[in-house]
Amino acid sequence: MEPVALITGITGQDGQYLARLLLEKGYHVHGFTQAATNFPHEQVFLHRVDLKVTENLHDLLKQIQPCEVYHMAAQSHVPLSYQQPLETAEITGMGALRMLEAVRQYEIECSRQVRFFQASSSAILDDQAGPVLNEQSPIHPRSPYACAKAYAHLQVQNYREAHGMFACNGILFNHESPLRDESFVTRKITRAATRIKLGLQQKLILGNLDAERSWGYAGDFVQAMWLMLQLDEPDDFVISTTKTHSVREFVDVVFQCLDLDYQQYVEIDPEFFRPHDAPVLCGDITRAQTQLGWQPQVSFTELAHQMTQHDLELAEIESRTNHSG
Ligand SMILES: Nc1nc2c(ncn2[C@@H]2O[C@H](COP(=O)(O)OP(=O)(O)O[C@H]3O[C@H](CO)[C@@H](O)[C@H](O)[C@@H]3O)[C@@H](O)[C@H]2O)c(=O)[nH]1
Repeated sequence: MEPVALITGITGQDGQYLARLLLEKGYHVHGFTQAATNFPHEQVFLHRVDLKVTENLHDLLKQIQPCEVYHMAAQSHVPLSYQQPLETAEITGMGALRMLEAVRQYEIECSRQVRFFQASSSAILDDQAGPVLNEQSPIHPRSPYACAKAYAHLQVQNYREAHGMFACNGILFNHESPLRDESFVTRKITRAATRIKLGLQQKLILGNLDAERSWGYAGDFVQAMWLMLQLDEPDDFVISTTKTHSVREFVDVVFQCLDLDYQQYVEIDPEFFRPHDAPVLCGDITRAQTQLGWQPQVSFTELAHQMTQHDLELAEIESRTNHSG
C-alpha cells in the first residue's frame, strides 16, 4: 500500500514542490487549501477545508487516513500581518494548534500514529542573538506574523512532549523559487526586472535593500521536510543556506542577468520599510547536516538566474499577448 500524505496550504510554493516530491516517492497525496483552483498536479486529491473548524480537520483525517501531515497553511506575509494581526494569529497560530489537536484526536480514535511537520520560521528567533542562529537560539518574535509562528512552534514542542506526538518543526529561513508569490521580494524583483527588460514596466519600487538573508531554493527545502518525518525520533531543525546576500545583491544579479543597470530603474519608497527588519538572518545547519544528511544544492546565483529565466518567459508571453491584442 502506498503511504498517504496530507499537505495543508498545498497551493503555496512549498506545497507544490512537496507534492511533486512525494508523488515521485510514490505517495498518495492529499492537499487542502481555501482557494483550490488550477492545481497543476492531477494526481493530487484536493479538499476544501476550513482551517478554523477542528471538527472538519478531524473528519478529513478520518476520511483520508494519512501517515504524514505537512502543515504549510499560513498567512506568511510579514507586512500584511501588521495590517491583519488577528487574522494572522487565527490562521498562522491557531490554525496550527487546530491541526495538531485534530491529529491527536484522530490518533486516539483510530489507534494510528501520524508524523506531523510544522513549517516554522526563522522569524521566531532573536535576530539580535548573533549572526548565525540555531535550534537553541532564543525565541523572540518581532512581528505579528512571527508571534503567530512562535505560538505554533511552541505548540508543536508541547504536543511532542505532553502527548508523545511525532511532531517536528522545520525552522525555515528564506527560500524562494519561480513559484514564489509576487508579494515576497525576490519574485517581485524578477517579475519587475523581466517586465522592464521587455518594456512592459518602467520602475521597480522597493524598501530596505540592505537586509541580508540566506536565500535558499524551495525545492531543496522540501527535501529536508520529508527527511525529518523519516527519522526514528522527532526533533526541530534549522533549514537554511550558509551564506547571506543583501536584497541589493539579489537585485543586482537579476538586472545584470538581463544586461540592465538596476540603478536606473529601482526607486525606494518608505512604504515598504517595516517597524522591525532583521538586518541579517542566517542559519546554522549543523544538526540538519549531521542528522538528516541534508545540504542545500542550489546556489544564490543559480536561484536568481532560474527565477529570472522563468519570469522572462512569462514576460515574453505577456508581450506577445499585448501585441496580438
Ligand atoms: N516583501 C518585500 N520585501 C522587501 C521589499 N523591499 C525590501 N524588502 C526586504 O526584503 C526582505 C525579505 O522580505 P520578504 O521576501 O517579504 O521575506 P521575509 O519577510 O524575510 O519573510 C520570508 O521568510 C521568512 C523566513 O525567513 C518566512 O517565515 C516568511 O513567511 C517569508 O517567507 C526583508 O528584509 C524586506 O524588508 C519589498 O518591496 N517587498
